[in-house]
Amino acid sequence: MSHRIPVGLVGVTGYTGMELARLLARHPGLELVRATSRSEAGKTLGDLYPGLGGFPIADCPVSQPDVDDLAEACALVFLAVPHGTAMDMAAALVAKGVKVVDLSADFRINSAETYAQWYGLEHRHPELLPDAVFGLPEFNAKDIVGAQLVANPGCYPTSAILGLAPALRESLVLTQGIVIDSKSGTTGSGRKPSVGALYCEVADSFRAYNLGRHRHTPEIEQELGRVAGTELTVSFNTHLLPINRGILSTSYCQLADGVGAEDVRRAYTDAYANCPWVRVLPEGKLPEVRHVRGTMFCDIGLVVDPRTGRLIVVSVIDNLCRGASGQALANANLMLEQPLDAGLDLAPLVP
Ligand SMILES: NC(=O)C1=CN([C@@H]2O[C@H](COP(=O)(O)OP(=O)(O)OC[C@H]3O[C@@H](n4cnc5c(N)ncnc54)[C@H](OP(=O)(O)O)[C@@H]3O)[C@@H](O)[C@H]2O)C=CC1
Ligand SMILES: CC(=O)N[C@@H](CCC(=O)OP(=O)(O)O)C(=O)O
Repeated sequence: MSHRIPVGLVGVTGYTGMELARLLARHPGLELVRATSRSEAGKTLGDLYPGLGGFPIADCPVSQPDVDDLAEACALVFLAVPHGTAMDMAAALVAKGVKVVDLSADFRINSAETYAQWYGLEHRHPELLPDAVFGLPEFNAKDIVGAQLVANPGCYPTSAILGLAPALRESLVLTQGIVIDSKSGTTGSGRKPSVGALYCEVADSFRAYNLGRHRHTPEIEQELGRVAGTELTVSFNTHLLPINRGILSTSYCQLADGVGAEDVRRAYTDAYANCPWVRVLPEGKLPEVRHVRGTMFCDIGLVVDPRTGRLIVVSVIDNLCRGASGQALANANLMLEQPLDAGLDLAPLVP
């Protein structure tokens, strides 16, 4: 009998599900005992992912999603399914006493009205929203430890919040006029087929999308507003990169009177002094997505532009690892009293 804690994963055929299977394959304290897919049930993980051949996880059967079965077998379940789908499963699992890390957006927004406005969906379990914890370990670790339901942050919000929080917390920048200009690799749009994600639509090109109306906007405003201690609005704009993984966000904000480059650098190095996954780069260095690929790192470059009085922050993450599955695993580690970095001590794959 295994001494490891049994966990389940709903949505193992999606990109974030695949990434979680990769990370769980090497986890010393958690064992994947249920992996679900409606389309591939009856196979094993080894059938789906030949790259897992030889790892014990390859023998894990793929089953139909069944909340009763998951609750009986698992101490914690990861929901790697589309928003709107996760909320009912999360509610049923929570009611049965199971811990849940939801990778979708269903429990990230505190207000059911705001969720309905941006997602075009009525929230069917608003009663769970007050107790759902926003799962950004650098800021919320204490609450995550005791949570039964963690809302895993969005990929773009992870890069934007880590990139801007120290400046806003110390009031080094104004809360008006913030612009967050983000670019994501194509795995960010998920594995379900769509014309816009076809190779010939993405390769050798670069395009903007959802300008001024991206659904991650309220999540970023909520969390940055909490840090700043006041409501704020941001211009959050997104672009699709012809790469598999990675997000690079360039954020622009107006410096408060009298704030200089040394103040900014000190705020960032102090804020992340005990956060080994956030690397504030030395002056003059700017981050690249390939330096964080397949890892939990968020690399941050800082530029103070005296001519315009702006702070420019460049933050990069891997959308699938830090922006989704790796962060979900970090949250599960906290909820299940595992070392925070268990299964996540990863170095990037370069080139
Ligand atoms: N891709 C990314 O970079 C990020 C994604 N996320 C979020 O994580 C979640 C998963 O994303 P991603 O992996 O990209 O999505 P995919 O579209 O790649 O995969 C979705 C998965 O969910 C399963 N699924 C779909 N509908 C249902 C349903 N009704 N009941 C049970 N299972 C279902 C699918 O399997 P099957 O159809 O076989 O059941 C599939 O395994 C989403 O909420 C997404 O927004 C968050 C951060 C980053
Ligand atoms: C490139 C791309 O299409 N990215 C997705 C965001 C990634 C995602 O899955 O969103 P959540 O983190 O909210 O789940 C988008 O823009 O909608």
